Amino acid sequence: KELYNLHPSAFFMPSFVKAINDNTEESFRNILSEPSPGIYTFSMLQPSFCEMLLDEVDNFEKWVNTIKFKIMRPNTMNKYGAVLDDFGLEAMLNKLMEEFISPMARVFYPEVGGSTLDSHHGFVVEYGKDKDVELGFHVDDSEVTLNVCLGKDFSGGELFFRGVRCDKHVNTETQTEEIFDYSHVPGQAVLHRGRHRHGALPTNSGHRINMLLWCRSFLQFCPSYSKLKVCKAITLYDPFYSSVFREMRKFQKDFSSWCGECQREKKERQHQSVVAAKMTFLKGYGGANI
Ligand SMILES: O=C(O)CCC(=O)C(=O)O
Ligand SMILES: [Fe+2]
Repeated sequence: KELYNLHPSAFFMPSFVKAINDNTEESFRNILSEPSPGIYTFSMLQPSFCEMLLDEVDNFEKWVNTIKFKIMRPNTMNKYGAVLDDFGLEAMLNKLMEEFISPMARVFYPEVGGSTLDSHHGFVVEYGKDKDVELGFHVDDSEVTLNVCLGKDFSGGELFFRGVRCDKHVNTETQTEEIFDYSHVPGQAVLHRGRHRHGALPTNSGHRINMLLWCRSFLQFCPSYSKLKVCKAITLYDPFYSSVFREMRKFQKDFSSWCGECQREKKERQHQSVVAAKMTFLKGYGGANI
């Protein structure tokens, strides 16, 4: 039962709790590494919390198997794992998002809705010989994703990142500087934009379980609505996959503040206009080599 109420000192590493309490960009940067732009890693969970959550997932799966209950799998790509919100952890995970992830998302991802996270999808994914082995290349149904390894012993299973993309550019090629592979370590968290393209390489041996919190922004651009009204409106037209934030994004054309390909196209346009200006200038001098 200790899992169902958030106890920061029992769940988290003291360094993480302190950074969040101090609540400054500097305090976050003190505990984070940014091994590739927009990907942050930090030591987050106490080993005893990881064990407790793994035990509870085990209990849940045994119970589901005993009563032959059909459960929703975490997403369209994972066949194994469970939705934590569905077995009573929704309130705890909401607090985790609001009090611990939002402060960082506000600082690091304001341009993708990081300052207005208001809902989540929390789940565990499981990999191993008799489970899912790998996870294909994808973007998440989230604005910001927290991915924490809970254990156990495993080899392989690296998380591979290949650049951030908007809807229009999601299938464009990867630039060399966007390639980054991360090896999971139990207790260690990875924070990234939902639009950061990624996947998981095969877990070669052992058993790997990760906890994921897809943090979403449903309400941005609708400050005059009450939360309840907007939630109802969203529920009526699409219960799971739509957000006001993402609907509004459809009317925008340039995402160069975060999409790698929009950035590349913008640079190319700027380069072309400099070249054109040079040509006009040179023509003025009759083509002289100046
Ligand atoms: O296995 C992992 O660490 C990645 C999981 C993931 O990207 C997801 O479930 O969206
Ligand atoms: Fe993912």
